[in-house]
Amino acid sequence: MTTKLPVLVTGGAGYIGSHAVLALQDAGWPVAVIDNLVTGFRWAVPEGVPFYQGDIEDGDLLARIFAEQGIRAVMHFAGSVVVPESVSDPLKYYHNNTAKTRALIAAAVAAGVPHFIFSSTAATYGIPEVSPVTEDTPQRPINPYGMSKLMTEFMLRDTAAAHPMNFCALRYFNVAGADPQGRTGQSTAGATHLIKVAGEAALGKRAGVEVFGTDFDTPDGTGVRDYIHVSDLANAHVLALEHLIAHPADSLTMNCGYGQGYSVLEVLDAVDRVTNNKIVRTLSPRRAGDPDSLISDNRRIKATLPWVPKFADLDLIVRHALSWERKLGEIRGE
Ligand SMILES: NC(=O)c1ccc[n+]([C@@H]2O[C@H](COP(=O)([O-])OP(=O)(O)OC[C@H]3O[C@@H](n4cnc5c(N)ncnc54)[C@H](O)[C@@H]3O)[C@@H](O)[C@H]2O)c1
Ligand SMILES: O=c1ccn([C@@H]2O[C@H](COP(=O)(O)OP(=O)(O)O[C@H]3O[C@H](CO)[C@@H](O)[C@H](O)[C@H]3O)[C@@H](O)[C@H]2O)c(=O)[nH]1
Repeated sequence: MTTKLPVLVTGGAGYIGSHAVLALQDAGWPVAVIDNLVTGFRWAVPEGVPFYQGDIEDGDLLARIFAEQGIRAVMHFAGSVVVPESVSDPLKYYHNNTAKTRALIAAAVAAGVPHFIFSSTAATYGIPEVSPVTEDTPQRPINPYGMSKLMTEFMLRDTAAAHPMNFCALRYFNVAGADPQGRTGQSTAGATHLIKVAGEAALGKRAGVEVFGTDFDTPDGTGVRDYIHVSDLANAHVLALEHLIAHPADSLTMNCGYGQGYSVLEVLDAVDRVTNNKIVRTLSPRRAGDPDSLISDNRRIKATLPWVPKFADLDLIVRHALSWERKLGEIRGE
């Protein structure tokens, strides 16, 4: 049995971070959160979890949290996540994702924190020439968001080589769904992710869904992605942490996806199936920079961790996303 060490979750009031907090708490790990609430919500952090409202570049605050909570691991979710915004405002991304993460890593090294888990992304691969994508596929990001994350992977690699810290970089594919118990979910207003947008359309919060591109090199011409349930992803973080603790000399970089792709039309069909209704689809031109298909090769994570996904089912992902969307309407009084 792994000794359960206190964990600091950055961005723990956000979508994926709040699921990681629940996964850690459910498994009995002591957990604390730092979040500046730029896109996160205070209510997304469960009662009883120490919450520090602040910025990951604030070294004094981090030193205090590390000492007060006896932190031995960092799970780092805080960051800016909107790809088109990273194209129009690249320096925001190099600041919030890269420079501030450098400050966070420096604070962790100064405090002797031995383990670090990082939210990386399939966006670091850019438009890969192979499918499915292995971790050794060349990383050629096509936008500043992906580059800001790749630079963090490099910082972690070099830091782990020079200091007593090991790390795990998890490259997420398309994260979707919500906590099956309805405790948290994707809550950002104006979100652009397909399943979130389709859920809003299904509940009448939007007029319909635009299908961005019908001439991709895929079976039905629409973009294919590998959708992973956020709770399976959160559990992968807990297992990765156990691995880092058990193997202090090892660092890891792993894709997080199911290795199964669905087209935009297949996703919309799933939403229609689950709601027994039809959302309005508008066929639109491609969005700039969208690859045809992005599917993970997940053999490494499956070989390294005892990770057995519980929610690898598109209809279930959609069902959980819709349940949360309804609850969010109640929370916001919509
Ligand atoms: N959602 C996806 O499909 C996806 C895919 C790949 C990778 N990721 C990565 O996962 C992580 C979490 O993404 P998310 O979808 O939960 O986004 P999110 O916006 O819901 O969560 C980010 C959280 O970080 C906080 N934050 C941002 N900058 C901060 C700072 N400087 N200091 C303190 N807190 C700060 C925000 O308030 C928010 O609560 C991000 O690093 C993102 O790049 C997400
Ligand atoms: O209203 C919409 C939204 C999306 N799409 C399409 O749906 C697919 C998925 O798009 P989206 O949900 O926006 O995700 P991605 O653009 O694939 O990017 C996500 O997944 C990446 C990893 O695969 C992460 O790096 C990014 O942060 C995350 O936004 C793509 O083919 C889009 O063109 C539509 O057709 N209509």
